[in-house]
Amino acid sequence: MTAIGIIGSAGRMGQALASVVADMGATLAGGIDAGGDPAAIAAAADVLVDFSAPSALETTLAAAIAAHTPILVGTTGLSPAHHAMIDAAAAKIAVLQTGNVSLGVTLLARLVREAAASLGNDWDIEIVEMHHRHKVDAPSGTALLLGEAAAAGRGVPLREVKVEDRAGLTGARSEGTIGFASLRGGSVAGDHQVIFAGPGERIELGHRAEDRAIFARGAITAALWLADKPAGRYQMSEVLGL
Ligand SMILES: NC(=O)C1=CN([C@@H]2O[C@H](COP(=O)(O)OP(=O)(O)OC[C@H]3O[C@@H](n4cnc5c(N)ncnc54)[C@H](OP(=O)(O)O)[C@@H]3O)[C@@H](O)[C@H]2O)C=CC1
Ligand SMILES: O=C(O)C1=N[C@H](C(=O)O)C[C@H](O)C1
Repeated sequence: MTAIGIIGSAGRMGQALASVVADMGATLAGGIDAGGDPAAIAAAADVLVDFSAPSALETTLAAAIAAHTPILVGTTGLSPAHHAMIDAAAAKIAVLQTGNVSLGVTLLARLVREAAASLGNDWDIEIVEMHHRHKVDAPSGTALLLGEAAAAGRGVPLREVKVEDRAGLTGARSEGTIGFASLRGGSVAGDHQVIFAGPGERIELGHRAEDRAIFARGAITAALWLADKPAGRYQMSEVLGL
């Protein structure tokens, strides 16, 4: 059986992961939190699953490379420098990084890309997300993933068109931009809505996570898929055949 090592094991996602591992035909190699030994868990596991904090990424990837252990990176709030680290790691081991491991969001991203490719720049794209009061990063990893899908549909890099901060006298909306709005409160597991606002009509595509268990099951499905893969950077759409 595939042994899963959890980075961030005492956190909300770490606990959700631990509760589904056995039901999904895997075993738990163990887990670490801040101050833990990533080298030991990387050596003990067949595959690592990281739902922790961006500050953990560099040492976690170094340990995964040293042990030649594939890794799923689910942590969000990553910077361009973190993505460069992931690209470098993927030259040596199998890595799957995603802002959302659910089936629903993986399919939603495809639909968003298709919609953006079909609609002209006179359809304004806005992405709204809501999460629980404990979330520390914004926009969410999922919102950025959906923004990347929309930008890809339009054939432009997201970094050139994204607008994350509107306040005060912003001026009118610039055509072709993709806006983000983040709400925080209560215990919301994760709601995302992509709005295509056109002249006289709107299309809204969305997803609501009702329970963190969907992320836990998606993560273990991805980890089991990743465990025997050669070096490379993989995507959830490949895991799910979407
Ligand atoms: N991709 C996806 O589908 C999903 C992604 N996420 C993302 O997963 C991450 C974790 O979310 P959540 O579980 O709610 O957060 P929590 O804050 O509940 O848990 C984070 C855990 O990571 C641990 N941690 C912090 N630093 C390190 C470190 N250097 N090494 C190892 N462990 C460390 C913390 O330990 P300590 O308390 O000791 O600091 C804590 O136990 C977030 O980035 C979130 O956005 C969440 C759900 C789905
Ligand atoms: O922090 C969370 O809880 C979640 N984080 C991910 C994100 O940033 O999109 C995925 C999910 O929405 C829950």
